Amino acid sequence: MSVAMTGNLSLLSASPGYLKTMVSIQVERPSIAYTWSSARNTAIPALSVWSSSMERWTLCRRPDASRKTCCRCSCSSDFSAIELQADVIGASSAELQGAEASFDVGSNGILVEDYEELLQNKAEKIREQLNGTCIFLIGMMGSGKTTVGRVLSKSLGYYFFDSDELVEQAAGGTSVAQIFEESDEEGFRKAETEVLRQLSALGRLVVATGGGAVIEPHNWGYLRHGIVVWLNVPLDALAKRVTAVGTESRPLLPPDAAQHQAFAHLSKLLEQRGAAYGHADATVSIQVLAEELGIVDYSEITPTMIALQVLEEIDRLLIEKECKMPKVHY
Ligand SMILES: Nc1ncnc2c1ncn2[C@@H]1O[C@H](COP(=O)(O)OP(=O)(O)O)[C@@H](O)[C@H]1O
Ligand SMILES: O=C(O)C1=C[C@@H](OP(=O)(O)O)[C@@H](O)[C@H](O)C1
Repeated sequence: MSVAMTGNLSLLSASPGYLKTMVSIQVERPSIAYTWSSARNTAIPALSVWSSSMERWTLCRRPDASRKTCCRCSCSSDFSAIELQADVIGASSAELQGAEASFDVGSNGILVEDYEELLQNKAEKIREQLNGTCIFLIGMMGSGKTTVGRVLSKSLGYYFFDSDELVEQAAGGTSVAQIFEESDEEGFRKAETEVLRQLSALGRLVVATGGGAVIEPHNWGYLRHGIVVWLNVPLDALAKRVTAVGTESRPLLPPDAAQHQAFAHLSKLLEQRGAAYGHADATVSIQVLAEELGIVDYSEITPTMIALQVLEEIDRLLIEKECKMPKVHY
């Protein structure tokens, strides 16, 4: 099923700009996507979109200063009327005249193209300000550092490196699991530190670090050459992912582990590492993102959506810490 509707928003008050529209949509899947654009190409300082589903108003997405925004909201039954309200703050009534909203209900409720477009727009917006500063992704094994890192690097025109892969290359093609066997964890950690040391001297990189890189205090000296972002994924989702591909390649988990076994091991590791992950410059929490987007099943949150969230967090950091950013030219 795919239904697309376009509705004109009516301007109800002038200052601050306040837009309200009502749309009744029949949805087979409980989700809708909402796109808003300003007719006059006006940069909107803040926009929040609210949805009502059976009297309950929820913020669909955090306010976004971009000209176009996209959000998802969910409703509780298969056939619902949803009221959408956009609060636009800081724009004059003249700027808001002719603003348009469109509502799309796709078969899976996600407008993949929209997230890709939003990712590209965000990457373009912050590329210059980033000035070649590297991005280091940290997080538990299976949190998507490699998968999200590739998407992120492509959007920014950065190089991508997976530190595990570089450790393997430095060991002449020996796998991480074999290195753990032959040189124990200490040998692996030394090689990992050396890889991070070398990467920290470069620019324009997105680096997927190994899940345990954060436990070596020394490594933070290298990570701090760039922006460190923690991909915080709930343990049950992690256990599901790592057991789906098999745990043989992950030496800190028992081989051929069942989901509940992987969960128990990951839970212990997180207890030891949680505080270290918390030292990141920014965090992208899949749980928070899911709540904001009204998504129940984490597997519906695509790497592109997560990469966009990473850039949004970095954008926030750049705005907050503009003066403190490393001024390195590459
Ligand atoms: N957003 C996502 N949704 C569902 N599966 C994902 C997502 N991101 C990664 N995965 C899957 O989880 C597994 C681990 O991802 P990976 O990127 O290798 O994590 P890491 O580098 O943090 O260990 C892979 O099989 C990958 O396909
Ligand atoms: O959590 C850890 O200590 C490890 C995570 C792995 O990397 P990924 O996080 O990329 O799976 C790899 O470095 C090694 O198996 C140790």
